[in-house]
Amino acid sequence: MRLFTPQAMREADAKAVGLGYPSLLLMEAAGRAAARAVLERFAGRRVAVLCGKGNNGGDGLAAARHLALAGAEVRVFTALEHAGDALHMRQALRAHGLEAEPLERWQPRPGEVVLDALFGTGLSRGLEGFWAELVGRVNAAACPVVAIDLPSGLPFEPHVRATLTLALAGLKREHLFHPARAACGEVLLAGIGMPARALERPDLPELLTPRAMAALLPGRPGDAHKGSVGRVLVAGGHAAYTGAPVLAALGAHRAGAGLVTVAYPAELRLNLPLESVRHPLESWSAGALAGVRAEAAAVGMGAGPLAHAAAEAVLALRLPTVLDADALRPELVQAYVREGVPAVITPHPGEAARLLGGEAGAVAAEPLEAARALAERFPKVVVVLKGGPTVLAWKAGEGLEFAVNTTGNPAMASGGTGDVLAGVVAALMAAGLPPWDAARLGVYLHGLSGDRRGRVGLLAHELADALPEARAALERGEVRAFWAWGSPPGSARG
Ligand SMILES: NC(=O)C1=CN([C@@H]2O[C@H](COP(=O)(O)OP(=O)(O)OC[C@H]3O[C@@H](n4cnc5c(N)ncnc54)[C@H](OP(=O)(O)O)[C@@H]3O)[C@@H](O)[C@H]2O)[C@@H](O)CC1
Ligand SMILES: Nc1ncnc2c1ncn2[C@@H]1O[C@H](COP(=O)(O)OP(=O)(O)O)[C@@H](O)[C@H]1O
Ligand SMILES: [K+]
Repeated sequence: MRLFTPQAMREADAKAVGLGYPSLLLMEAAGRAAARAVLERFAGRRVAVLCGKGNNGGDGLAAARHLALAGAEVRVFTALEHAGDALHMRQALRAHGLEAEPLERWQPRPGEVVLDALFGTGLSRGLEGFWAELVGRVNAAACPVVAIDLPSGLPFEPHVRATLTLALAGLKREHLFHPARAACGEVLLAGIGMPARALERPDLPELLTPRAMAALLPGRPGDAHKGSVGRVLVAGGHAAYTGAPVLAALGAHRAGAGLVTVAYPAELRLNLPLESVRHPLESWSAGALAGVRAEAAAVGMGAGPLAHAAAEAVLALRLPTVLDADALRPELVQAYVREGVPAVITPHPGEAARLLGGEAGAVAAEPLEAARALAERFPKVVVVLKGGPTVLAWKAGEGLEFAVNTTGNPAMASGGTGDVLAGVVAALMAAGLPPWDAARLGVYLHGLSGDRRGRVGLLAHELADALPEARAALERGEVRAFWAWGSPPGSARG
């Protein structure tokens, strides 16, 4: 499943028509789905449908007919200059005896639900004049708003602030990335019967779905032993940050590592899990890690000024490695590129800005672009740009792989959750997953744990402790994507 832009969705629409699929069928399905969403969520409420002049308005006109057929009390307000499919929908509405009023006449009524069908993916510029004023009135009305496809006005200001947005045919960037995401409210996806071929776009970012991620889970054979399911080396810690390597170790244990060895400066007192193997060392000199048995490593957590030496000592082991926190320095990542040792980097926007030589705010505003820039700067290194949502990128050869995570929530914005992630990804690499798979699955599981425990006040170690249950739920096919609607868990949509 891919993450679309409005432009890419318009192309898919055109491709479906090119394949001979009648566009009127798509609009009819969109209208029916919107009516169903309103009826399910706001049963018994009166509805005002606000229809614009393009196809989004046509969806609204179709929805109004289905709402009326289902017995809802509907008022329809519409722009007048329809053509093509939208005009057919207006005629169909009239054939059922429903007359639309001009948009200018709409006044909110208490308790009424507003169905926003003003603008969708066709917006070429920000709304002004009458349209901007109308959006302002929608937002000021004390009514729940269901937006068809996109809250009208996005991605520009002003825009409708919706209670629920019904994404048509596929999710678009606005449905996931802030600040637009906040205007969408709850997001549900309606399939609308678009031919799968029309949606094939390997150039667009992959959306991490429960089904695709469950397929990556490493198996645990009956004859597994602690040396066969992945051993992890965690390397980090210095005086001020004794918790970070502990949380990474916990993440690795909870993600299924058979053994976790933690290497740290000997003068530190680490409150490690009883199950971790301690490897205190006098210095991060060459050879300090000799004898450590591991299939993957995570380095940098809490390492402070010692990160350089720690990362170089780990690099000498030539293990697939997660570089996190203080190890996220351009020269260290370059050393992995130069040596051809598989690496995953897990920067938050501040660390990404340090790697790119830019500003954290600019990274956070354009995470897809920032992840792309990092992947191009560090070829073959898997980039995990953390945030809400986390973006992954990887330049394997000529092409660029891109993925966007769909789990996680703001409760995870608390110290130490990133350290847990580093341990999780390392454990999955130690279990044999290639770095790109380990990073995608690790990020997904980490966010899923956060969603299952996701209350403000969540502590990083609690997030780690929730990992086994999250994993088991994913394995049992019980996890639904946030946009899944009326489909059983594990079905194609979820
Ligand atoms: N995905 C799919 O496959 C399917 C998509 N479908 C639906 O189609 C929707 C896209 O429809 P769409 O292309 O007709 O665009 P839409 O958003 O209705 O607006 C276009 C109108 O707005 C106008 N306009 C633009 N900017 C403006 C501004 N600033 N201020 C004022 N006006 C402005 C523009 O006029 P123009 O710029 O040309 O002057 C034009 O008249 C999509 O979101 C989904 O709901 C389904 O029906 C079926 C399958
Ligand atoms: N608003 C949010 N939505 C989803 N995930 C979030 C959000 N804020 C933070 N996270 C997740 O929490 C983790 C925070 O990591 P990081 O910033 O490195 O914290 P720390 O350095 O304290 O461990 C990342 O995995 C990030 O994706
Ligand atoms: K809309």
